[in-house]
Amino acid sequence: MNDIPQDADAVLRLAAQSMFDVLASTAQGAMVVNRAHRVVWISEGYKRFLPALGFRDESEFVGRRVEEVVPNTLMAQVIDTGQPILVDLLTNKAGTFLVSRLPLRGPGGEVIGAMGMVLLDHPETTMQPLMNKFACLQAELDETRRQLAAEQSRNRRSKHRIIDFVGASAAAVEVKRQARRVAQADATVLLLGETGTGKELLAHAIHAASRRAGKPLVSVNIAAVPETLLEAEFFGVAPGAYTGAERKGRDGKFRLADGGTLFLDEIGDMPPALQAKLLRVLQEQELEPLGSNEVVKVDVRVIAATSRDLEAMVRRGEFRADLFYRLHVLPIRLPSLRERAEDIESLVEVLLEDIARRGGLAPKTLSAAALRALTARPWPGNVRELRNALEQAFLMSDEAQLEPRHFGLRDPGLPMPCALGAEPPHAIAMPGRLAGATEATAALGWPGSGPDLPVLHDRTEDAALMPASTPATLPARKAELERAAIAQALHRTKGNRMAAARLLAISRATLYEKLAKYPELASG
Ligand SMILES: Nc1ncnc2c1ncn2[C@@H]1O[C@H](COP(=O)(O)OP(=O)(O)OP(=O)(O)O)[C@@H](O)[C@H]1O
Repeated sequence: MNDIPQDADAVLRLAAQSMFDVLASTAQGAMVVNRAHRVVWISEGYKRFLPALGFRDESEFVGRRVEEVVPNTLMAQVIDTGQPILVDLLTNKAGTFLVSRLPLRGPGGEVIGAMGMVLLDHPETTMQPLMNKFACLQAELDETRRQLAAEQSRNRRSKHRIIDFVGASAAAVEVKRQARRVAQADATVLLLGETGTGKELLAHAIHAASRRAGKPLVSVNIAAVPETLLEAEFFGVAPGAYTGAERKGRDGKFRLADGGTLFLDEIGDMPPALQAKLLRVLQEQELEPLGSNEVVKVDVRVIAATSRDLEAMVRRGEFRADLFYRLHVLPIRLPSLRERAEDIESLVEVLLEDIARRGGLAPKTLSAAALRALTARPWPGNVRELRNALEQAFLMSDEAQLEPRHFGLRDPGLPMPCALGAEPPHAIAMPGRLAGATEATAALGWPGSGPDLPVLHDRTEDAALMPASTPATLPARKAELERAAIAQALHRTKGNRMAAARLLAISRATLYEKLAKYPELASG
């Protein structure tokens, strides 16, 4: 009784020493590792685990880095963080063990190494309920991981082949010829073309026709990822670089695409700081995950795409010239739908079939008048806009044949209604169309609304978005029309600017520029 010290610090020290002695003597085995993660000592008891770990004797084991000789150990983590792991289950080729890991500190409190103890070497017999629970959780985790991996590999398969690029016009045939040619090479491909011209479709098709077809195709839409997350998204995060969800680290898209193809959509939206890093990966085929100073080799073919004028961006200093030339090795320009209006008929046929199949609906056809009306449109949103228009018309009509009125259009083969003494074009009943758009676009000889906004059904929504009095001058009218189209796109996408930009067939950067002109919309 008298031997127990009176002051609290001394009591604690005594308790720690006793606990250490008890643990060390009752443990099945113990080891000490220094700050450089090297094993410096093992207890007599520990020696019996050596054969199961693949070592004949102590001399082969002591002196080696602990992570090399004990698979799945967390001793290095304890040394690096200074935090103990009092109780843990360690499973490796030698079996499952109940273990404890404590940091060892020097006189100044600095971590000088760690002690690891095997408390129980057959916990499955002595701690059955806990082990059963652990085994169940482990099995569930393994199954979830398996499902996730299967899902990811399904998603990473190519969705399209070159024959899926519909079109027999000279321009479409040339695109397919170039796609087949670049599929045989391994250099970077740059797909250039307006929004909705099929750049993503073609990227999938090129991958599917290349020698990398059996490997993953991984896509990143640069405009859709917040700038602060892009670097981690591309290059990954090293374990321990962050706390929380990223603690274990994660692979970046380059790593996930290893052996396969990385599709970089909207490359023109790449922030300048990342452009330099991307250039390095393209040149060296190696990268450094965030928070790591190790270089990782990757074998990735890049297909980049943009609807922006990259050359003009280079001239304005917004895009690095060296990266541009690196990407521009095998450029393919995708024609707009205006340049290949003769393909509209075959596109309509394929798209209508696809819409019916996906929706489990009865097939519909297009009347000759509707085809004439669709062919006369400029389609600034290209094939995507055409598909949207067909989908809306499909759902709007009960008839098996789609007519111009289902698209809010008139047959361009007919004389203008005003010539027949009927109402002027802007007053033609076009159910659910944007009133101002109809008027302005009719004035321009284009009987449609804004890109990707072919049919609008909510008249109250439209009315709310249009001004009470229409401005008189053409610039003022154009500005009002633009403002209304943006307001409507934001309304429909519930304020999602990326989606709104797509709907409007403009880049995200252009949408931001325009929002600066209409601050009342930006704050909405
Ligand atoms: N030639 C084509 N044949 C068949 N479908 C096409 C063709 N071109 C585009 N599409 C279809 O049009 C839609 C838009 O195509 P895609 O996403 O490939 O365009 P994009 O050029 O990548 O657009 P964005 O620049 O906006 O990302 C998709 O549904 C795609 O399947």
